[in-house]
Amino acid sequence: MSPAVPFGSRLAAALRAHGPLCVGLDPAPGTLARWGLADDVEGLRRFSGTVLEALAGRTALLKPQVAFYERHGSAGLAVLEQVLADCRSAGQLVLADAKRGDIGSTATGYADAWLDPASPLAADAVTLSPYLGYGSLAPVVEAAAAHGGGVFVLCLTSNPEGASVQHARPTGSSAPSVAAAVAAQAAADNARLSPDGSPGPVGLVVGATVGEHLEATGVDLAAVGGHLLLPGLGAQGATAADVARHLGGLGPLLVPSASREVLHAGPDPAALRGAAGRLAQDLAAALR
Ligand SMILES: O=C(O)c1cc(=O)[nH]c(=O)n1[C@@H]1O[C@H](COP(=O)(O)O)[C@@H](O)[C@H]1O
Repeated sequence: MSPAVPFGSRLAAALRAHGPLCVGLDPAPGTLARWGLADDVEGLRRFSGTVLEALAGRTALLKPQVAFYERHGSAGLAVLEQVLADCRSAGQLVLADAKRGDIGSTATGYADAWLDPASPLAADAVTLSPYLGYGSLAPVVEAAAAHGGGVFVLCLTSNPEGASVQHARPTGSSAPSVAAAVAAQAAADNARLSPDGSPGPVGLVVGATVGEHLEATGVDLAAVGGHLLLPGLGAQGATAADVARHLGGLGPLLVPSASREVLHAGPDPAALRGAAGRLAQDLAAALR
């Protein structure tokens, strides 16, 4: 599909075609060791090639974790550039999990790096942290909209430490939680950038693990008007049933995400493909 088609529509089509699953490429030292690979650039290259052989063109979204490429320096980032280019050639949507965020002028640099189609690191979408203020992300949001790309902004993360910031209510108990304020600003951007009501370029990250805490934060996920990336399946304890129980009403906008849960089936490409396919089917059945 042409990149002129907005990211939200491209992701919606990919979710319909392949099922509701994002698979993370997380070449952590432990996963490389399980696959019998060295924790070096050649290990990184073989890991990435195997995951793409198994899943590219068959998965709604792939999400390389930038940290595990960056830790190998410029040679690791060169492998990431190849992953992103291979995804583009395979027509595979790819989300760079870089969790960027900085003052506006620097945010423009991140927008150029991750979302300008001319960049060697161009991806379809990038993860962002809003904790310098949601408004500081504006250059990246605008670049996403201009290039037919997307962003996923951290809202309620899957790690237990996240609650101390994200659940906080800045000026007394009647003020919205920090996470609710982030979600409301994302909703306003999507309403502006996607006035026809199709999923906008601003998605949110909501841990599949948040469960019953969601209600207490006052986050209105139904109003966001963009996709919701739900990491935390499998290794962090969340199940397809948890996603259905707490978030099921948001059906087509949900993008549950797993890394180790799928990767630990490797390195055989057929086994990886089987694990991802079963998880996508379980999620589709739970969300039906
Ligand atoms: O943005 C993310 O993807 C993310 C947000 C979050 O709240 N929690 C979270 O685990 N992640 C990422 O999702 C992946 C989770 O990996 P697994 O626990 O192996 O599925 C890692 O790359 C995390 O950085």
